[in-house]
Amino acid sequence: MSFSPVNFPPLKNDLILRVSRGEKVERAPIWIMRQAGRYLPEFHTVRQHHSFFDICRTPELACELTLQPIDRYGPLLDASIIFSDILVIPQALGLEVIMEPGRGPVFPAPLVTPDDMQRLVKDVNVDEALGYVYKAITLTRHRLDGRVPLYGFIGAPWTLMAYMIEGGGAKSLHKSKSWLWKHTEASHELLQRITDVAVTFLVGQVRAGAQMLQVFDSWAGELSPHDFTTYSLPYIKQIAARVKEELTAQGLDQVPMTIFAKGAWFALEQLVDIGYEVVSLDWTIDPEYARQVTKGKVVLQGNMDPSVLYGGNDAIIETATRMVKAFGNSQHIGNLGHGVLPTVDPEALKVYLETVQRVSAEIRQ
Ligand SMILES: Cc1c2[nH]c(c1CCC(=O)O)Cc1[nH]c(c(CCC(=O)O)c1C)Cc1[nH]c(c(CCC(=O)O)c1C)Cc1[nH]c(c(C)c1CCC(=O)O)C2
Repeated sequence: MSFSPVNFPPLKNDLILRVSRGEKVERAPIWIMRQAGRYLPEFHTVRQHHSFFDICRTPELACELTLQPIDRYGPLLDASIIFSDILVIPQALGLEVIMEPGRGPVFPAPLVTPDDMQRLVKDVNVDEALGYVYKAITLTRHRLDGRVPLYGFIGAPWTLMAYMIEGGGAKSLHKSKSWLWKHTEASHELLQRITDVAVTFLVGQVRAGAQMLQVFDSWAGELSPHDFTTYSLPYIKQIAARVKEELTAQGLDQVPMTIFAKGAWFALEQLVDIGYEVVSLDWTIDPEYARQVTKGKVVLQGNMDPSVLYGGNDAIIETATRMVKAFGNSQHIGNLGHGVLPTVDPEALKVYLETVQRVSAEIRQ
């Protein structure tokens, strides 16, 4: 069955959109990074029969997995995020990526020297190469039936550059970082090429039905403050500005944009001024400190340590309560400080969701 990105069912829960616009709301909305994934038994049932990237490329399956946590947790989740991966952009740029069980993503032929950039597709037809994500988004908007809004997302240029050079997850990023100093010009060229694809892709996701956007700079904290300011910040700033311009140019409504620069606590003051409505925090940042630094200029998202979900219900309730109180009745979107881990008990996550919703409502009364 194919659907068009028109006549979407009316939204029944717009809490997260209201808080992102800066409105006062009755409680903190909550969603979880990696909420569709390996901690859910229903995910494994589907995954048994299909490779990871086949699922991403099959709108029916991507839609099914996106809906799994929404079906399971019902009103305890206030947003959905399309099932896909940040590494679809390197694939669109012509690099092969495979998902190896137990190892994660692997690039059989990563970029080694700047000469390897000749292997990248020159003028990527983004809408064609990644049209399968758009189809999954459109289908999911219909199947969600307005229960919650749907996020689209990308990986930030620095994080994707690092994956493309390291060839997958790595203990230290010395290969990709060495480019920054040895091949400075080529690094900027690569970051710009990723940025150009990212802008078109995000706008396409909105055209297809995405109602919010998140940029994952998962490896931001691997850079020194100086290098983050030089090699990440200008590009994530450019993405926010150009997406907004392009949405207007195409007659599309603006959508709230979130930046998650994991580990970049040192850049918090800069992150509030680069065009994102929401700044997502990892657990190493104290919410009260974040409120002081960001001065109410953005909505804050996060940020419990995902490992607390292994600590038993008492620890989850206590930690989540402390966190919600520390964010106060300011603009807050509940989430974890990073993705939910693959071996977490889905019931433990439920306790977290319940606690954030309950306590955030109590402190707003
Ligand atoms: C760095 C990163 C990746 N992918 C992503 C990031 C940014 C967030 C972060 O920092 O964690 C983003 C991502 N990956 C996935 C989603 C789907 C939507 C959601 O959040 O539920 C999202 C938003 C599914 C996935 N992406 C992946 C899986 C597991 C794949 C499998 O079944 O083998 C899922 C459900 C695989 C993946 N993809 C990636 C890694 C490192 C891995 C393997 C290790 C891991 O899972 O933590 C790259």
